[in-house]
Amino acid sequence: MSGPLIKARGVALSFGRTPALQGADLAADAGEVLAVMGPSGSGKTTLLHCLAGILTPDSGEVHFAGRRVDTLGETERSALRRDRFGFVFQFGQLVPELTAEENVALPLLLAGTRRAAALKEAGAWFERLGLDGLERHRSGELSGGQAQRVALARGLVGRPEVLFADEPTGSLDSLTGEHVMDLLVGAARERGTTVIVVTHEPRVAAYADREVIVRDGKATPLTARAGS
Ligand SMILES: Nc1ncnc2c1ncn2[C@@H]1O[C@H](COP(=O)(O)OP(=O)(O)OP(=O)(O)O)[C@@H](O)[C@H]1O
Repeated sequence: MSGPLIKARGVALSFGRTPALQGADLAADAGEVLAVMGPSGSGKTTLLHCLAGILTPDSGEVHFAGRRVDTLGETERSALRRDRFGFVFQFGQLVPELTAEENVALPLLLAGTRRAAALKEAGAWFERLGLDGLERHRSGELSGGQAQRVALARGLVGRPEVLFADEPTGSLDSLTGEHVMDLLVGAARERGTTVIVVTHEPRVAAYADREVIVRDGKATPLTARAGS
């Protein structure tokens, strides 16, 4: 496929009288790691949600893999999110009643994978993310950094084409945050996963190939990093 894997064109969305996005453009190629930065309230999360088919813009277009996303119905958008996208949020948002392993397996179970196979696949992530021995722990028994690594495994276990990460290190101290970013970007690059990461932190953005700044509901691309 030529052209970007995912893009927003002139996307606008208001919450009541609050304009969150006012004609935002953004595009990411397959395998690209993109950091979305900008002041608080500028529209970063809203833009991420429009790209991921969580929110439908009032106007403008969202395309993924050559297909319009914003005109799809809720059933098709939810299938797209389940089958092709992965998500990591600021506060892991693990299901507290489930074990860490079951949390990671969740996207596979929702997609119809049998329980034993889903748990096996999930289990493989524990060693690679330094979570060995924590498989049966519940989220209340994990540190912030551990919970965020479990959330990262859950975001990647379904082999998504795009991983959306909203402040994935926002609840972590800077060293733990860098470790999580290392793992996130390393795993994504290995698989050619596109990553769109919303962050306030320049140290997190430094892992990206490119940065986009959102201001007043509009996105401005910065030039590619030297050497990328
Ligand atoms: N569900 C909502 N209902 C009403 N207003 C909202 C809602 N979500 C966002 N907004 C408003 O839309 C604007 C953009 O919010 P958004 O969360 O996208 O910004 P952000 O750049 O991600 O902010 P932050 O960095 O603080 O997370 C803000 O003015 C916010 O108050």
